[in-house]
Amino acid sequence: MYTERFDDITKQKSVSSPPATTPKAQAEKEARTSMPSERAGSATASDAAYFSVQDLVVGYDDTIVVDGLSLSLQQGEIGCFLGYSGCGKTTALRAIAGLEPTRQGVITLRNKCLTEQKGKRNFSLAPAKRGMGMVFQDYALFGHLSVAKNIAFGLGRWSAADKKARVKEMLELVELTEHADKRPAELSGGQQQRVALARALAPKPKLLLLDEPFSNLDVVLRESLAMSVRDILKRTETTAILVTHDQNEAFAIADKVGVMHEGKLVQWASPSTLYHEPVSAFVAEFVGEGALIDGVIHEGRVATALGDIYRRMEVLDADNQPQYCRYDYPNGTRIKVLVRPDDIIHDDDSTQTALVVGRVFRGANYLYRLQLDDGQIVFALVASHHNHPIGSRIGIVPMLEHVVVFDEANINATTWSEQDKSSALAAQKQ
Ligand SMILES: Nc1ncnc2c1ncn2[C@@H]1O[C@H](COP(=O)(O)OP(=O)(O)OP(=O)(O)O)[C@@H](O)[C@H]1O
Repeated sequence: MYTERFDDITKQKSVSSPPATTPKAQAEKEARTSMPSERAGSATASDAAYFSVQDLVVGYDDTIVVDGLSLSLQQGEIGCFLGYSGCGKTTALRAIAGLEPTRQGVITLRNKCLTEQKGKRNFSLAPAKRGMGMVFQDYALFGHLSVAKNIAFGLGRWSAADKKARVKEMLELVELTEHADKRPAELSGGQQQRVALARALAPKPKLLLLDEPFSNLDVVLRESLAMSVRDILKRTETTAILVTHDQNEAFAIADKVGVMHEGKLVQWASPSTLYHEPVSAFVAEFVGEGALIDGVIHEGRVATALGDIYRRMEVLDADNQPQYCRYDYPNGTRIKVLVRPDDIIHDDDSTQTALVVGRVFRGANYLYRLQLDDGQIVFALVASHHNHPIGSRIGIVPMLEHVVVFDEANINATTWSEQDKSSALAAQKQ
């Protein structure tokens, strides 16, 4: 496992600074220096969380389906469970709602304990008393009721005047005022989804749960609807958890995304942190595009087909230049390096080239599939006015200063981190 040797910092800087690069790549590099704080953003649980789940275990018969799930959300944050089919996302959501019995764990919402199965404590609050709202995959609207009456459904104890005002407010929020008297069947899928959202939000739930709310909609519509749902949740300061297997949807809507794999929450972090600082090779491959290429440790840096990778620290020196330290693995350790498409810059002036073996048109960009001289594949996003056919060679400049490397034996990630920053600052002060 990795441990940093901070006493090496000054010495390392002088012996292992990366070589100079092309002017174009240098400009890219400067533009990227604004990224560190976001990349290193922490997404760990907070003591003062509005909503928290600790060590939740849920199973059916002999099978554990949710295994030790822990997470937290601040008030108004939107969380999301993302993962392949069958990994336990819906079961986790239903357990939070109180619809599935739990075998272990503690769930709290606004400092109130909803579930506690810990030692001899065995307590579970009934679903209806949890103050949660739910939007289901099929919306579960009442077909015989109008849109307005569907929205009013959960407001049983409200006075008639309050109910009327709240329904009006919700109709405006989801932009369906003119459809108030229609039946759900007279609406489009996206409009029905907004009715379901308005109905769930009307009673002002403490936590809103959404189970694959966009799965019945056209793929093209999903991302824009996810953004508009995010906007509605943010305007109403609603804390919410969503389940999806679509990462574009997760990234469009959520503040925190939890990647689930075989019942475990592998990483719970902001979309940006998941993309740039995946904790394992599984998350790296699951989230976003990119390739894991081979590397081997040599004197604290990683030798790869793209060149040597120097471990960059999060602080700049007094001259605003980056500082470097060692990857602290023994010489010869085999490493996997995550190379994202934005880590490879296309530059016709570069002497380093790669063979175009595939490409996908993305409007503003092409995603190029490039073969390196040793046969390994990487990807690059290149502005679409650079039209390089398959079979041609293009100049590339690898910008590998922010990459994550994985120790092949442990498949754990080593990145540049907050720890580097604080220790380097301390070293600077000395
Ligand atoms: N009521 C049940 N009884 C027994 N097993 C169940 C039950 N519900 C779900 N499972 C199993 O639990 C596992 C997790 O199911 P779950 O629905 O939570 O997954 P998911 O990640 O939401 O999948 P999907 O994206 O396909 O909805 C699956 O293997 C599933 O077959």
